[in-house]
Amino acid sequence: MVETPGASSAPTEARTVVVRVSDVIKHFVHGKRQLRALDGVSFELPEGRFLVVVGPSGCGKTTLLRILAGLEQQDSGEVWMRPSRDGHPPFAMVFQEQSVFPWLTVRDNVAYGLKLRRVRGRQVEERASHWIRKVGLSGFERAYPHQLSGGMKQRVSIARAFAVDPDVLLMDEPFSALDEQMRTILQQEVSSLCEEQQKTVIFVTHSIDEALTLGDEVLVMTHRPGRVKRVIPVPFPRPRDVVEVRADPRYGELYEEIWGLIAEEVRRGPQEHR
Ligand SMILES: Nc1ncnc2c1ncn2[C@@H]1O[C@H](COP(=O)(O)OP(=O)(O)OP(=O)(O)O)[C@@H](O)[C@H]1O
Repeated sequence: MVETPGASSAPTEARTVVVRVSDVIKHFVHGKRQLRALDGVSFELPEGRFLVVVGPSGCGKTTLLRILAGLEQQDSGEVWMRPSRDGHPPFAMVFQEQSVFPWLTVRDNVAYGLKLRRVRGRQVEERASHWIRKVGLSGFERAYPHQLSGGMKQRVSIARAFAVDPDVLLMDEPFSALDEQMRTILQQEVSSLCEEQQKTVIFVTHSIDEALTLGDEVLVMTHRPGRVKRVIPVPFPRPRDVVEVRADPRYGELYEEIWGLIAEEVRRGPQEHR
């Protein structure tokens, strides 16, 4: 279970915690005003767990992910991630779109993170080729991003993230720019890869469908300033078929529950002081 003050009371499994977020507060300055974006966000994530974060637009989902990635600094509170064994950052990030380098080929994009981590020549080749194959891009090694479809570009980003073998994957709406067919295909692929590779994932999305399809837990945030409103366990077993789970009667019930929580926040609107 993700441990939060708003979480359900299901028993905690004895798994190693790999991410801990404690009472994180973050403000942004807008002109003369200070806007509180995050207001005391806390949770713990055990190894191998897939957490999906949803909430009203502007509630701080991306800010939370950027703080986890060290791209943004919180004003107070703590973020801890279990250090990796090799001393490199323990996470990799996949963004919404355009996160591949247009001047690099597919192969060089996938190899990029490996080179940053000083992986040696032959191993770079092997690992890049392995992940290019895994995401179905064999034959496109020498193609440039402008020669690829949106779905193929996201496959490159996914391969680049998996290639460095991070313990934690941070994913910020990675499929939101794709059409529904491609989104479903990539959801299935990412779900299977994360199951196979035992990754711990924090995944931000606007889509309740996507949250229920992929997550072990769905963390619903309040409207701004973002707090943890509720954490909802997703009961569907793994390995998971992302189309089959939608036919489960519990799917509709969970959808309604999450939608109700988000709608309540949208109706309430942003609240600076609560
Ligand atoms: N660099 C920044 N400078 C100023 N304000 C910012 C900055 N980044 C985010 N904000 C503000 O912080 C709040 C949270 O933004 P954030 O992008 O994290 O929300 P979000 O939940 O990811 O939104 P969406 O669902 O629309 O993508 C918003 O009100 C936004 O305007």
